Amino acid sequence: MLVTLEGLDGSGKTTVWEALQERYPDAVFTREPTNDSWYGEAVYRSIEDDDADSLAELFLYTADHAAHLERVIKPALERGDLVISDRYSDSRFAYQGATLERADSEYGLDDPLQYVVDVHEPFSITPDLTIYLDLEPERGAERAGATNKFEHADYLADVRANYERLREREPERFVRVDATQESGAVLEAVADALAARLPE
Ligand SMILES: Nc1ncnc2c1ncn2[C@@H]1O[C@H](COP(=O)(O)OP(=O)(O)OP(=O)(O)O)[C@@H](O)[C@H]1O
Ligand SMILES: Cc1cn([C@H]2C[C@H](O)[C@@H](COP(=O)(O)O)O2)c(=O)[nH]c1=O
Repeated sequence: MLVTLEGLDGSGKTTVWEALQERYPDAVFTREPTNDSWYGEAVYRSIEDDDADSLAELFLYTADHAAHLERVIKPALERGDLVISDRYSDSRFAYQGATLERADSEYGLDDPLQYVVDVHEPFSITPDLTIYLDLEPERGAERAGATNKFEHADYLADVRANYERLREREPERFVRVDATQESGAVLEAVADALAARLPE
């Protein structure tokens, strides 16, 4: 079973992901961007580049995802393991959808979010459950510390609107958790959502 944690920068995904490791010691815990491959290193270089080309950046993230699928996700799912990923393809749909929307006149894409979804369609694996930690862009940017080009409230507002679109499209897959609660309450809400979907 593939479970993903999604949400804006600063929504508390990594805090939850770390706490879940104690509760599910046999699960495979992984993340995107990866932090143990040269593909992930390339992504982090792009994150640091304020002038990175938006389309090139999409494909760097997507290359990292493709390698992550082959190296980590598929083998774990084939073994029957529970996989819990801190960010996954919905981050691309929401973030690069928003970045490309802003650069739209350069590329002439009718619907940038749909374009990013379509790029993934032939090879990616859809999560069984996506837990979406929701909070306002201002609070996300503040918690994250605005350390990179994505961590700004106006951009995160566009990203949040894209996450809303994704949730509306697949209400069964997404479970929304109020990320403004204190961290213990967020963790319990996530653990409940996970327990409700795990096979007996
Ligand atoms: N429920 C919460 N209430 C208040 N602060 C929180 C909560 N959860 C996490 N934080 C704090 O917010 C900051 C960001 O948390 P965290 O790194 O878990 O978020 P994230 O969603 O993984 O962010 P990013 O996507 O930017 O890596 C940390 O300082 C963390 O301690
Ligand atoms: C997977 C993924 C991530 N991003 C953005 C979101 C963050 O600002 C950075 C780094 O992620 P982290 O969880 O804070 O380490 O990258 C993105 O734009 N698109 C993606 O697919």
